[in-house]
Amino acid sequence: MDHQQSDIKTNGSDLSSTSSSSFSDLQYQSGFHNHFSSEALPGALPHGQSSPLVCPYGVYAEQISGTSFTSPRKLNLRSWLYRVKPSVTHEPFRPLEPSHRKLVSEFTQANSSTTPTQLRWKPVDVPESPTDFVEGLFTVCGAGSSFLRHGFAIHMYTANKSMDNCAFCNADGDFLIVPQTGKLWITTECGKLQVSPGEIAVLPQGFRFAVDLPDGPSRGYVAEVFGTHFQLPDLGPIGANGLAAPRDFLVPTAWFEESSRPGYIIIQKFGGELFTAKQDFSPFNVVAWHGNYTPYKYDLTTFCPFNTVLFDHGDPSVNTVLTAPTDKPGVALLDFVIFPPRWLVAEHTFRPPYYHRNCMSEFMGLIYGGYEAKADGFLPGGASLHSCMTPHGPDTKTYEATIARGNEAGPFRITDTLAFMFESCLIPRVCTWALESPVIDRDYYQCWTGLKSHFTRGRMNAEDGDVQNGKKED
Ligand SMILES: O=C(O)Cc1cc(O)ccc1O
Ligand SMILES: [Fe+2]
Repeated sequence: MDHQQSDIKTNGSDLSSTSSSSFSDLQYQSGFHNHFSSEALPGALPHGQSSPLVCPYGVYAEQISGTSFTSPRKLNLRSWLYRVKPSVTHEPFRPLEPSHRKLVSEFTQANSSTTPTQLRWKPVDVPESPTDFVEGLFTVCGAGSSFLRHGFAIHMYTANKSMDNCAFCNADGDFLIVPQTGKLWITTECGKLQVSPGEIAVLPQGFRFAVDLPDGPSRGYVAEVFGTHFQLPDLGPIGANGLAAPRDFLVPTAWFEESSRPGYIIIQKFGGELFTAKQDFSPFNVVAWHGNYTPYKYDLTTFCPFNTVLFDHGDPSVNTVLTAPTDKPGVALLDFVIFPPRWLVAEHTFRPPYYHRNCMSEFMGLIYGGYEAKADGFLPGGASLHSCMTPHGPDTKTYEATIARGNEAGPFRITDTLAFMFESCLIPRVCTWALESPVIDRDYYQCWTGLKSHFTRGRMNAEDGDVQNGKKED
C-alpha cells in the first residue's frame, strides 16, 4: 500500500473558479510546520521523489525555500509546488511608480525617527477611495534591514476592495496579519484561507497571495520579520501542553485555477520597494504541493492561557502565541503575545499590568473591547508604542479604580477584550508619516500625569493587612 496516499488531502474544487463561492467550504490541514501533502487533482503529487522527469498531469515542479538549503533539519523549511506554469514565466520586474511609498524595510534617519516618548495612535478610518490590501498597507515602525536579514517592521492596513488581477509577493520577510475589522479571503499558492478578526494569518516570505474582501472593508495590523520565521515558543515548566497547540494551526489545501489571465500583475516587495511584473496566467496554478513551508492561520480563541493562581502579576511572555527568535537564547526578534479573556484570581495583588520599563520594545494593538491597563484612549484599531526602557503602565483611572476596588470582587473574569503585543529586542524607529499622522494622540502622556503620591511615611508597612488588600487606612 502506498502509505503516503492516505495522508494526502484532495481538494476537488472547480478548476477554473475564481469566485468567492470557492471559499465557501474550505478544508484545512492541521499542524505547525508539519510535512504536509495536498493535491487538488487525484494523483497529482509525484511519489517517491519530488522532481520527476515528467510530473503527473504534465505540471512543472518548483521548490520554494524558506531557509538556506543547509539549515539544521529542525529549522529547515521548504515546499515543492506542482504547477501548470512555473513562477519564472513573466516579463521583467519594473519599479512601481511611487504613488505608494509608505513601506519601509530598512530603517534609517532618512525615513524614520527615534524617540523614547510613549506613543499612541487612534484608529485610522478606512478610506472612501478604492484601496486594496497592498495600496492600503503602510509601515508604522521597525528596526534593522531586510537586506541584512535581521530586523522587523510593523505595518497597518486599511482596505475596501479586493485585489484585482494581481498578487502580492513579499521577498523581504514573513507577514503575520492581524485583521481587526473585516474578513480577509486570502488566496495563496498553497490554497485558500479565510481569516476573520480574532484570527491571524502568517504569509511566509516569498509566497504569492491575493486578498479579497467580498464581505466589506478590513483594517488591521501586520508584523513582518526579516531573516527568521515564527515558531511556537518553548513551554519550559508549563509542560507539554498549553498556550497555542500545534494542531490548531490550519494550513490550506491545494486549489488552482488554470484559465488564462491576460495582464496579470505580480507585485513584489523587495527591499521595501514595490516592483511589478506582467504575466498571462494566475500564480494560483498549483495543482498539488508538499512540504513544511506554507501559509497558515490560527484562531486566537483556541489559545490556552496560563497565569498566576495565587499572587503577583505574571510576565506577559506566558501569553506568547508565536516567536521569531534571534540567535540569542530567549531573546526574540519579535514575539506575538495576546491578552485574551481569562480569569483574574490573584490575591493581595495589583492585578492590572505592573508599572515597568523593559529593555525590549512593546508595540500594542487592540482587536476588540478594552485593555486592562487603559480606561480610556486605547481603542480597537488603535496602537501604542513603548520603546526600550520607556516607562509605562496603567493609566491614572485604572490605578485609582484598582486600589479603590481592592480584591473584594474575588475571582473576576475579564471579558470583552483582545489586545496583543509585538515585542522586540530591537529598538524601533518610527516612520515620519506615523509621527506626523493626524491620528497620533499628542495628549497620551496625560493619562499618567494625574497619578498622585499616596506615600504615607511611617503609617504602612509590609505586615500591615491594609497594605495587603490594597486599601489605605483613613
Ligand atoms: O505594557 C503592557 O501593557 C503590556 C504588558 C502587559 C502585562 O500584563 C505585563 C507587562 C507588559 O508589558
Ligand atoms: Fe509593557
